[in-house]
Amino acid sequence: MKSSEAAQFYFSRAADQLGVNESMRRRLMIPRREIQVQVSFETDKGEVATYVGYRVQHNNARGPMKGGFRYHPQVDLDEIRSLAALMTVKTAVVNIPYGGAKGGIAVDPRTLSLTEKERITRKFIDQIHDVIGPDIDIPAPDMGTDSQTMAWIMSQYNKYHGFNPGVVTGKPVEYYGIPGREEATGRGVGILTLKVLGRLGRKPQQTRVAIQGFGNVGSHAAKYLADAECKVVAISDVSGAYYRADGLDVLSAIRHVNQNNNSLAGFKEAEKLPGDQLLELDVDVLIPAALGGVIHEANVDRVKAPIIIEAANEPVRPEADEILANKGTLLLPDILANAGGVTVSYFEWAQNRQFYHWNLDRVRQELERVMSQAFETVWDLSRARKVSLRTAAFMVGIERVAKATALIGVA
Ligand SMILES: NC(=O)C1=CN([C@@H]2O[C@H](COP(=O)(O)OP(=O)(O)OC[C@H]3O[C@@H](n4cnc5c(N)ncnc54)[C@H](OP(=O)(O)O)[C@@H]3O)[C@@H](O)[C@H]2O)C=CC1
Ligand SMILES: O=C(O)CCC(=O)C(=O)O
Repeated sequence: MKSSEAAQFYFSRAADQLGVNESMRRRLMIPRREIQVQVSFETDKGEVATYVGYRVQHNNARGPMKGGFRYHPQVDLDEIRSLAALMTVKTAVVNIPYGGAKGGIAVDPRTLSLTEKERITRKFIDQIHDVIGPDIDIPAPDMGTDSQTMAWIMSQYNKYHGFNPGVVTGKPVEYYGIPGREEATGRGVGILTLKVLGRLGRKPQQTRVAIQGFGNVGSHAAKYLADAECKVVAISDVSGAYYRADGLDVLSAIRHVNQNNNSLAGFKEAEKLPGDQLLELDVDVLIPAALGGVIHEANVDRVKAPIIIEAANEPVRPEADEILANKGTLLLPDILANAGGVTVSYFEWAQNRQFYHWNLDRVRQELERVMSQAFETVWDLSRARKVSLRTAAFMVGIERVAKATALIGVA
């Protein structure tokens, strides 16, 4: 199953439960616009490098389209299409006034110097500035991009359209960003992990957690859960997995990464395991927080964790999702688990447009409120309708988007 077929599969399953008619299904599934552009820039050596950039604008029935930019060599139109559709449902699940979009460039950011990353980003915005905007489509960080990338996007967009901080979120706090956006996705993952543990009557102190990916999302989720006294026993990045049975010192791992070119390589306070083994550890909670599709038909039988929190987008293939459901694994889906990032993006955007300001405590409080409300709604529906949390989350999201779409009509 291709990436976009996976999103369609979950969508159809929820649409069946809701009784959505065929005509509405087509309106909700077919993206409004798909953009593919050539992105050429001058390298530090004075050569011309050329890459492909994408932006898929999936749906705007509930508001401007919203979603991150990903820089990764595996980016392609199919993946971006699927991630854009997920954004439409995600923003509806947490009930913020947005539609969904996603974009990216098929480039390995680790091969770019900082100045090359700036040039490729500005060239990308040159190509798409006329189809994004604070009322149209608002990018944000995703894999391989960060607050610095968002600052370049705002600056480049402003060259064409004048001062407009609301065109992009996830900006540096010193440049129209909001305190708490950087940690928001990982923090939201942490908040909901504790909620799941609470519902299952498990104590954080007796919970062993493994987290794949130690970038923005993985590291902040690890910190939040360690602060809540969970035992984070394994973390990983492309250099491999790092395991310590009695719990890792997460702050020490973060310090190591900060001082070591963003890599866990050489982290000595843990036993090193081959990267893939992390997914198969005998832990209570598994949090994939890196790439999509990492739990699939070939490895799902070896996944032992009874609870999976999808911090990454689409980390579980639909074939594996079915197998996990049959063996009773509790899976909190991406469109709910990692919605903390876009939620705080919404706070940032609203404040950019109205020139007011929340402090970190207020941002955290509002994030917790929005995430908790969405969690309760999805959890209760899942119990009431005897469907998985993924199907329940899709049902909540699709119902809201379908209502808005019906109200708009076809004028
Ligand atoms: N940033 C955000 O706000 C949001 C992100 N997400 C999703 O969360 C996931 C992670 O995003 P984010 O943290 O921003 O990305 P980052 O680029 O900050 O971090 C990605 C992390 O994954 C690691 N990684 C990459 N490939 C592998 C692999 N094969 N095995 C183990 N680790 C690997 C990277 O390692 P290395 O550094 O060594 O390359 C890095 O530690 C993505 O799926 C993204 O779509 C979802 C919602 C919002
Ligand atoms: O913060 C945002 O607007 C988007 C975050 C994102 O791309 C995601 O949730 O997958």
